[in-house]
Amino acid sequence: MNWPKQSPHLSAYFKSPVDPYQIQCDDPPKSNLRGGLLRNDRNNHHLILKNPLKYGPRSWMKYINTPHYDHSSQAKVGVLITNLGTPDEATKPALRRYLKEFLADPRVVEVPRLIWWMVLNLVILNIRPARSAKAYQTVWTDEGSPLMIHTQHQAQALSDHLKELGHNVIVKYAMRYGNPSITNTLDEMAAEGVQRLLVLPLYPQYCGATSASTFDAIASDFTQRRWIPELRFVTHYHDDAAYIDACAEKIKAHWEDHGKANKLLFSYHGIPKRYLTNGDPYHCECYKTSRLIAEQLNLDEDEYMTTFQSRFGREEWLKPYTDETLKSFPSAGVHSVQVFCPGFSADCLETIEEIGEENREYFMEAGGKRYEYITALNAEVGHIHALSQLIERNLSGWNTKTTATENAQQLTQQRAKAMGAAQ
Ligand SMILES: C=CC1=C(C)c2cc3[nH]c(cc4nc(cc5[nH]c(cc1n2)c(C)c5CCC(=O)O)C(CCC(=O)O)=C4C)c(C)c3C=C
Ligand SMILES: [Fe+2]
Ligand SMILES: [Fe+2]
Repeated sequence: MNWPKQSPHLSAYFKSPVDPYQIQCDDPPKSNLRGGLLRNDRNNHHLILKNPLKYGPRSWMKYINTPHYDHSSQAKVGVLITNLGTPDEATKPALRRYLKEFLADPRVVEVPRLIWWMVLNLVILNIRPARSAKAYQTVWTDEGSPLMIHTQHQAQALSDHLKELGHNVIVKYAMRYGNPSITNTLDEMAAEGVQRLLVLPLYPQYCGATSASTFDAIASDFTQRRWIPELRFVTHYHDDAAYIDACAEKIKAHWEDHGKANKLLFSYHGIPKRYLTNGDPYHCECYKTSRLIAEQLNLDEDEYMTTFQSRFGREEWLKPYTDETLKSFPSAGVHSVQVFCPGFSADCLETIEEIGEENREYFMEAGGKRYEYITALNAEVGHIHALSQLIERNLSGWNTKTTATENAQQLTQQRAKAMGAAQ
């Protein structure tokens, strides 16, 4: 029987007498490839699935198919930075949507599901959205939520800097809760041909509630995809030299403009103490970050302190608490304080309002004289350079510096060499 010459996939599929492996799957485009029973792109060795229902946001198909399958193209590398997420607007309904998604995550609130479902839906979501909306209104800008704006700027600055360094990568950002969602952003990256993905959650200190939760979201997204990209995931960078350096330089620059205070307070987002006793390394990583920054700044142990902010609910969270510490400072003779939040890679509600406003009031009302909040690293050059180094290290071996043409040339040379050796 004379079967038409087909792509290796199709010939294997239809049990063609043509040796399915006579054309190597990795081969560059060959002119003898012709359409089979399914459409097989004649030049580019594409397998194009024509049914648009099979690709797109969660259709009736179990797996999202790959829209564009091209052996000869270079595997594109994507860098996805993520942060926690923020409401779409500073309004009660938007806060309700955001908090519902965020607080339903079992990584965030580790309480038996049925009990928590009732507390969340019957109590918290009836009270908190209005209160939080008011707080968000105090930090909201014309362009939107500060966390969103800083994250957008970080992604753009990283994309520009990595390009300057000669890397051919697609940089995007996503939020763990709310928008732009991880799934939509991964859809965009897949559509742009990303086959190698580096995920960098912008949480320097590992915590199950943040870093692992982001991994869960990526893993859960992958359960829906036919062709998952090669994955690298940064779980933490709390002691990364460039990150420590960026924090220390930021504080030094503040000292140059304003001078030093009695005390430098490193305030981190808190978590329930139970998570620490159950083995979460977050607490230790926060302390290590503080120590390394302090060493870089030549600070003695009594010149700085580590505290935890943003408590939620009634159980004990990591101590010492930032607010209680600041209230106690003046009576202990500490009248001037500078607060820096190394765990927040971008300014957000928890830094601008809670540290910049609320805790300032506590300190001043308790008799404090001078209170300064040192802003987060945001999209500042030092931060972008530090993150770029971290990204570069994690991209190693992924060949981001060669173009598609250079890659095709390299491939041809390797084949010619291999054929020469075989003869
Ligand atoms: C309910 C428990 C919470 C845990 C555990 C928690 C851990 C945690 N969070 C961050 C970073 C951020 N949290 C932010 C806001 C925020 N956090 C919680 C609760 C928990 N966080 C709530 C309810 C909120 C919403 C604000 C409010 O209603 O009070 C933010 C700011 C987001 C923004 O839009 O600006 C960040 C960032 C970390 C790093 C962390 C554990 C280490
Ligand atoms: Fe939080
Ligand atoms: Fe510890």
